[in-house]
Amino acid sequence: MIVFPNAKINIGLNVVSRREDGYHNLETIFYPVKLADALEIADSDETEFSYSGLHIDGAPENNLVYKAYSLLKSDFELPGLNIHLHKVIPFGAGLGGGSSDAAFVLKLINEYCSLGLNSTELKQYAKEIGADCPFFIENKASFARGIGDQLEPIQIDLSKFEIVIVKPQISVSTPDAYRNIKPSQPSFNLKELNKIPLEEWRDFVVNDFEKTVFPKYPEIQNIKEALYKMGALYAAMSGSGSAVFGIFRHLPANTDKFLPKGIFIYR
Ligand SMILES: C[C@](O)(CO)[C@H](O)COP(=O)(O)OP(=O)(O)OC[C@H]1O[C@@H](n2ccc(N)nc2=O)[C@H](O)[C@@H]1O
Ligand SMILES: Nc1ncnc2c1ncn2[C@@H]1O[C@H](COP(=O)(O)OP(=O)(O)OP(=O)(O)O)[C@@H](O)[C@H]1O
Repeated sequence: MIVFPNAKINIGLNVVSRREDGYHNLETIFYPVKLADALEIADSDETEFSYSGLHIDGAPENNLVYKAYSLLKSDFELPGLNIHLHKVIPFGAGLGGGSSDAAFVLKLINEYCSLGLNSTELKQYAKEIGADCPFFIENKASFARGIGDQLEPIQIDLSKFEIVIVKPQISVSTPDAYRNIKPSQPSFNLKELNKIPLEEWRDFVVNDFEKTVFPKYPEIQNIKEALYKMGALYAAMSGSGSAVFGIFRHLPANTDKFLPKGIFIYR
């Protein structure tokens, strides 16, 4: 059985307050995008994990795929499984790739091994893995608050537009990005996002991380500006960066003219 854990973008991100546990309350819109890894599960005498594609830093036992498996293993009798991850989504990017892999492992094992967990129960497991993880259980456009785990579906459909993701070589550490932020109340309520036309989002919607990440890495800001020059209706950094996305009605053919050489563009 094979599934394709997709990335997310954050359309707007307000860091609202710092919590006692060191985490931050935020408000954001999570939107699922096409860019995806591949995850395959098969029967095996012994449980085995294998990886291909982009090399993920850190020990295999720290891979979120393994963490998700271990969480279920501690509560259920699982048969031997062969789990393979092919990594495509860049990490340190604010695209939630690791969280998506973990959420898809939970869903995949639930189905493959008929564990009978419902979506609320799967989200509880997901929350133990990471703040971004619960979103990928239902994986549909959502307004999120809390640490990103309190989710409400929102009617936003960008299927008629082209979403382009640009990932510079820089990786931004999520804990560092949060450490540098001064939380504040948002001036625009993202829950109202679907009430304003896409062309006007740039006047209302902000990602608070841009304020601290752009001065440190001007290259990321340059990419956002390049996307607007290319005709994006809306462009912003996703999550804590370093990926930047642009939403286009029509993407120009000559994208190389606008962006630095050798940079990765995902469509
Ligand atoms: C930046 C975002 O991608 C926006 O969607 C997320 O808030 C990050 O979510 P994530 O990568 O799943 O985060 P986790 O793996 O749970 O946490 C990594 C670190 O980020 C910080 N963190 C994360 C989420 C949050 N709401 N407040 C935080 O302060 C904490 O220092 C935490 O130790
Ligand atoms: N399956 C995995 N895919 C990617 N990274 C993983 C995975 N498992 C563990 N990691 C670790 O998590 C770190 C960040 O991964 P992830 O892709 O979730 O972060 P990100 O791109 O910054 O997204 P976000 O901040 O939005 O969650 C990596 O540096 C890596 O060490």
